[in-house]
This record gives sequence, structure tokens and C-alpha cells, in this order.
Amino acid sequence: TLPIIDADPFGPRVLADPLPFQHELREAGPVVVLAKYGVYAMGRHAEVQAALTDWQSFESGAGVGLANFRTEAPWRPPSLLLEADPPHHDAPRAVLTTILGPRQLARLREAWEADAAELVDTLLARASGGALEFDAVPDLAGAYPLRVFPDAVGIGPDGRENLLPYGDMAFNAFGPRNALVERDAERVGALSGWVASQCAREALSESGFGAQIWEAADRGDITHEQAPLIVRSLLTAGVDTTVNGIAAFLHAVATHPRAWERLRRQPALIRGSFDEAVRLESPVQSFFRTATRDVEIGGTVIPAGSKAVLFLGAANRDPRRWEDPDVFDVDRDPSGHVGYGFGLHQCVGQHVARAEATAVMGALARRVEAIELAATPRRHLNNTLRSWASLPLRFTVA
Ligand code: HEM
Ligand SMILES: CC(C)Cc1ccc(C(=O)O)cc1
Repeated sequence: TLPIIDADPFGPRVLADPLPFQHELREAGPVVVLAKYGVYAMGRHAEVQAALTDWQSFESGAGVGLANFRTEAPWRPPSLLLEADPPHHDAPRAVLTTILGPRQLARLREAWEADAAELVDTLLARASGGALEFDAVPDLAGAYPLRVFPDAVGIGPDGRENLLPYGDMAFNAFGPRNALVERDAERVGALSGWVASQCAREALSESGFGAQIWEAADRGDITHEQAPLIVRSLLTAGVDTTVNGIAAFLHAVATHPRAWERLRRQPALIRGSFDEAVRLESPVQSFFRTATRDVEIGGTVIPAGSKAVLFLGAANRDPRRWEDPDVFDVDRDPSGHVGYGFGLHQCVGQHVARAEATAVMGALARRVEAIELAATPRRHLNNTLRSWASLPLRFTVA
């Protein structure tokens, strides 16, 4: 019979510290039922990777949250990438693959590295006696993406303080309608209205990612009706994720001092160890799929129409797949981790995320000899994101 788990993975206790739940989930079996929500759940790497690879049996078109778009109205018009399946998914994905590809980003690299150097220099100017204590969430992990990404998309200067709250709301919306979602309720209209206004062609600079999306419509690669929604995808997925990815990287090096020494000596390891931080922390902890047929996985038949939640965080720490899974190891080969998803919908912005993180950590590696926790970090709870509200760090200036 199917194992049943009573824990609430979207409740404050598990969101604050998901590791015990992840262990319980993996040990209960390859596929379990979450009693509280009546949905299937997978936490082992093998089944999570298999479900993500089999997009025909596990679709995104009914939404990648708990809500089933086939039976309830989505909170916003569905994403043309995230909440779409082939063939509708194909053209929007091809457009973003080109615009966000590594070659395109190469032209931004110099500016992003200069921005990172300037941000770090300004931060270190506050040091006294060769040391600096500060909160890395607002002053570094939160500051850098907001310094480079909105300009790269090409949105205007006003209202950018709406981006993080909008993303936080969107990531909460994948979960159940709990206190976190209720708290966002009164801001949905204002935040959604502001984001929608940023996606209009006339609101975008003529050379950013946004303009390139509209130019793809001019070429007929997508329609002009689709263009603003694809810009919205960047504004929804492109900020809170990298903020928490960089915070995860900083927390990892602050809790593994020898790793920081290695990265300072061998900066070429920085890019790969960001993926190790994404594996270890999994800034995106979970999302859902919907079975399109009675599909067998992990020795269980999941009936057509069922929602199944995939716990990326649990899969990324599965001892069946990873040796010493809970250790941040800069020499590990993290390929195969599911922190960016896997298969058809695998993160199309992952190169942007890597470029941002590599720029920041590269700037730090040249200027900061030691990174430690200055006080206990505080979690920011979100139904989907693993996030810090505060990350007090102590930098020893090189
Ligand atoms: C550390 C940072 C990031 C993490 C951990 C992350 C994680 C993910 C994951 C897990 C998925 C798969 C969702 C699914 O399979 O349903 C995904 C998809 C996506 N991501 Fe990212 N992401 C990050 C940064 C970004 C950035 C910077 C952008 C935009 C520039 C972005 C844009 C997207 C889009 C548009 C999709 C949908 C792709 C599709 O459905 O074909 N992400 N991301
Ligand atoms: C991990 C994913 C759920 C992040 C994400 C959010 C939103 C979109 C969109 O297309 O709006 C795409 C990706």
C-alpha cells in the first residue's frame, strides 16, 4: 500500500527547516501521498528526475502549483513557458533560449563584473580595522541582482521595489492557499498591474532582453500578443531566484571556511561551486506536475488527473544519488542536480543566474580573505523558495 505522510510541507515548521521532512519523505518510499492535500509526492532523486524527464505523462499545462488550472482559475494568465506544454511551449522557449544563451550574455559580462566590483568596493569601504559586519541579504545578495537584472531586461527606473514582492507572491502562489498566500492577497492587484505595465513595448529600453523579445515578435518567431507575457516570465522568475541563489552561495562559504580558501586560490572553481550551492540549498524547493494518464513510477500507479509535487530540495540531498549530500564540496561534480529542474522545462535563465553569481563571488574572492556568520541567520518563509530574511556576515578584508 501507498505510504501516507501527515506532515505539512507548506506549514511554517517545515518551511523553516525542511531537512527532517525531506528525510522522512525519502525514507517513506519512492512515491507517497500527502494526506493534508491529497496529492502524490516524490523526494528521491531517481523519481524526481524521471518525472521531470517524462513531460508527456507529467504535464505543466494544468499549472505547476497545487491548483489545477483545469478546474480552477489561475491567479494570473498562465505563463507561456512554465505552464505550457509542447507544442505551445516550443516557440516561447526557443526565443528565450536564444536571448538568455551564454553567447548573448558574454556581451554583458564585463559590465556585470564592473558592477560587482563597484558594489563590493562600496561595501568594504564601511570596514573598520580590516573587518566588516553587515546583513548580506539587503546589502549584497539582494542588492546585486537588482543592480544588474532590471537594466538587462530594460525596464524603467520607477517601481523596481515591486519586483521582489511580486516574485515572493508568485512563488507563494504555487503552494496551497495558506497564511503566506492570504498575506499577499491585498497586494495582488497593484503588484500585477505594475508588472504588466513593465512588459509593454513602449516601457522597455531598445536594447534589453525585453526589446529582443518584442523583436522576435516582429520576426514572427512568436506573436505580438505573446511578447508581454514572455517579458513577464523574466520579471517573475529572474529576481527572487538569483537573490536566494547568491544568498545560498554566501551561506555555504560562510559555513565552510576551507571552501572559501580554495575558491580564492582557484577562482575558476567559482562557477561550478555555484551549482553545488544550488544543489545543496535548492533555492526553488518544490513544484508540481499533473498526470496526463495513469502513469506508473516508483512501483506506484498515479491516476490520470492527479497532482504530484516534486521536492527538488529532497532529491538534491538524496544519499542514494549523492555522497555526503549535506556537505558543500567545491570538488564535487554537481551535474545531474535538479535545482534548475530537468528536461524540457529546465531553467532557461540558468546562465543568467550563473553569470550574476560568478561576478559577485569573483569580486569577493579578490577582496575578502575570510567570510563567517556574524550572527544566526533568519529564514524568510515562502511556499516554494528557500530564502533568508537576514544573513549577518563578517568579512575579513584581504
Ligand atoms: C538560482 C537561480 C534560479 C533557480 C534556482 C531557478 C530554478 C528554476 C527551475 C527549478 C525551473 C523549472 C521549473 C519547472 O520545471 O516547472 C526554472 C524554469 C524557468 N526559469 Fe529559472 N531559476 C533561476 C534563475 C532564473 C533566471 C535568472 C531567469 C530569467 C532570466 C529564470 C527564468 C526561468 C523560466 C522562464 C523558466 C521556465 C522554463 C520553461 O518552462 O521552459 N530562472 N527555473
Ligand atoms: C522554478 C520556477 C517555478 C520559476 C519560474 C517562475 C515563473 C515563471 C514564468 O514563466 O512566469 C517561470 C519560472
